Amino acid sequence: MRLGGRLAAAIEVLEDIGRRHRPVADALKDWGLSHRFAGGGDRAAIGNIVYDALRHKRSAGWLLGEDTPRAIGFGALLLEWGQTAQSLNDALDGDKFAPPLLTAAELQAIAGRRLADAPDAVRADVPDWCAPLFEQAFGASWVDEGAALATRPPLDLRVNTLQANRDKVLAELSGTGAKPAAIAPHGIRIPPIDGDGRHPNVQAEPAFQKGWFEVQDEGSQVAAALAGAEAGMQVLDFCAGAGGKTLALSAAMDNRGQIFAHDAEKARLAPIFDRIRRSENRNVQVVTKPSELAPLSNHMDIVLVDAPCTGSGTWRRRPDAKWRLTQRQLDARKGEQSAILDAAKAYVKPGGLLVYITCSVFDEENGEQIAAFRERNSGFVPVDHRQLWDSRFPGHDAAVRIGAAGDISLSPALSGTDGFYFCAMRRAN
Ligand SMILES: C[S@@+](CC[C@H](N)C(=O)[O-])C[C@H]1O[C@@H](n2cnc3c(N)ncnc32)[C@H](O)[C@@H]1O
Repeated sequence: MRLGGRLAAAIEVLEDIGRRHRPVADALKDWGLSHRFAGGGDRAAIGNIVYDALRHKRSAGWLLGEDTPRAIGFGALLLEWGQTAQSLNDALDGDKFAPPLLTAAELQAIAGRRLADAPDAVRADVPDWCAPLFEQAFGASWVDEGAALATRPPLDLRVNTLQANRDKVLAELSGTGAKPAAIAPHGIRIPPIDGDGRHPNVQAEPAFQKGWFEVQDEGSQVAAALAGAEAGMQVLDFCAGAGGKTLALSAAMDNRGQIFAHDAEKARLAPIFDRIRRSENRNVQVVTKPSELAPLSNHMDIVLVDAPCTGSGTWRRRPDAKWRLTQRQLDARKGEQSAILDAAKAYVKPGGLLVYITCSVFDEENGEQIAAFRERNSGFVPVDHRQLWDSRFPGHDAAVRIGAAGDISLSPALSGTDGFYFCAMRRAN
């Protein structure tokens, strides 16, 4: 397929997503099933246009003066693919599978608009109702942070130190563009792809099958490392999900001590069993029944709450979620977060740590949530996060925001990671 056919297909998928409110991955998969002639390269390129259009929905639409699937499809190619209106029309001209060429009105809109003149929320590529939340979180740099959340993400890996080291994995992945990550000591980064490229399928690598590494955003690796799990500790991962943090904690503990991996949803935990086997984590016990948590009360050195959240810090990877999110959902997540914190605190031993993590950038889910918890629980006091950061990641001050009240935030523009929030509170005796 040439660019025109790929763009037409991407517009079709974007229409499907809009019409049927479908997750982007499902819409792309369906398109692939009903167009079996399309090769892997075509599918990757179509997926890239769709994801770029969703990441840049507002800015791409603004360039063409409307936010139709056609406008954001063309706009994505202008913003992310280095195309100009002229080069696009030249590439599409005479291609019978291409969408109609840019019209005179569209060409005029593109020629007359500069993104720098667009309203702030358009440049930040966020819904209007989220703009105040971004401003609250980032102050003067909120537009830059929003825009950074609209860029293509890198592919980050965490080396499993139980089985390998970074040099060994980098050698296995030579030729993929893999490099040591900037902050996480066991992290590897494959930079964002350009144009119609695609990231290597690292999960097909023998090194992955042997458990030498996991796919994990660098921000998630940093948050897990900040929790400070050490060999011999008793740790409860209260919202373990598929186990991303559990596995990182287990490696940090060198398989010694015990991690209890719990989640309210059994189905979410399901992938953890395979991952534990592959990574040779031997100190993880999966706890599905809440009643099995009772003996852990007051006994845990660390209780990790990787809370359900809006996921606003991960919009680079899940851009459709950005446009689906509602105030009502944000309020629902906030209610869950405070209930989970109140339930999880019971397992922390005196002197132990309650660690709260989200992959959201919204203060309402982060600092405000912790402030409200502390109002209800004066016996939990944030540790010195400046000291914690310096001890774990010396020399990386510029990559983090450390709040006055005691917490740590990572974000794409500042840290080059997904957005993450971290707060560790020590339980008084
Ligand atoms: C951010 S995800 C966890 C991601 C996981 N820790 C990782 O690193 O891959 C949040 C998880 O919280 C779980 N959850 C939601 N409500 C819960 C509750 N009341 N108790 C325990 N887990 C809950 C969800 O099922 C979801 O898997």
